[in-house]
Amino acid sequence: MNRSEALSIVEPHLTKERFEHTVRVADTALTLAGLYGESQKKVEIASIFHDYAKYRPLDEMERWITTSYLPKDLLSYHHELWHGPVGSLLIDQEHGIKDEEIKSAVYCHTTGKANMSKLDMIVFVADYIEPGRDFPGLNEVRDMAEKDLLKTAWMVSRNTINYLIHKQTSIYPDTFHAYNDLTKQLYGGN
Ligand SMILES: Nc1ncnc2c1ncn2[C@@H]1O[C@H](COP(=O)(O)OP(=O)(O)O)[C@@H](O)[C@H]1O
Repeated sequence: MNRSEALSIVEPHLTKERFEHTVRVADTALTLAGLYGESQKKVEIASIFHDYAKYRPLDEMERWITTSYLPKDLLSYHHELWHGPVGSLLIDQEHGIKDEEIKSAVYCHTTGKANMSKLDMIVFVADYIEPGRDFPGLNEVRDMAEKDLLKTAWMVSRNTINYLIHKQTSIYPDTFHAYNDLTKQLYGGN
């Protein structure tokens, strides 16, 4: 599947704004792939499909979570978190994308997780820093993305946790797992 085939598959599933976001995430992710030596092909497909399930009806996503191998604890957290895991399942079922590395990057693009691969981190970071985003502290993250991918993924997980604490919302544990794992890799300790 090439870039234009992938884009034409996802476009009908997204709003115009979300499709434009997807194209920017793909371009950002490809730049990171060049900087950090990751497969352009995998990065392209994972980033183009990252929001594939974003607009599925909630009852359909709930059904997929209930009836598949996906973790049931997702249902106890905000439904905004469901589209990554459900998307990783649907790109396989509906488009035969079986590459586990690509499915993993789609799965964890919102929350991160422990032991993220380079591909996981690239999509996780690209979704956060793409040029359409604008929030406090973003320039610091964008600067770091040119220097150190691990440190950038750490900043994204740290900022997300801080933001959610500030909003007084519950936090799906995968983001803590990402933060803890990246902290140990960067700074050592237990
Ligand atoms: N671990 C988490 N627990 C709860 N909410 C989270 C977690 N990680 C991210 N979020 C929130 O989920 C929402 C959806 O994130 P995302 O998929 O990046 O959507 P968008 O691309 O629309 O910003 C954001 O508001 C984000 O802050």
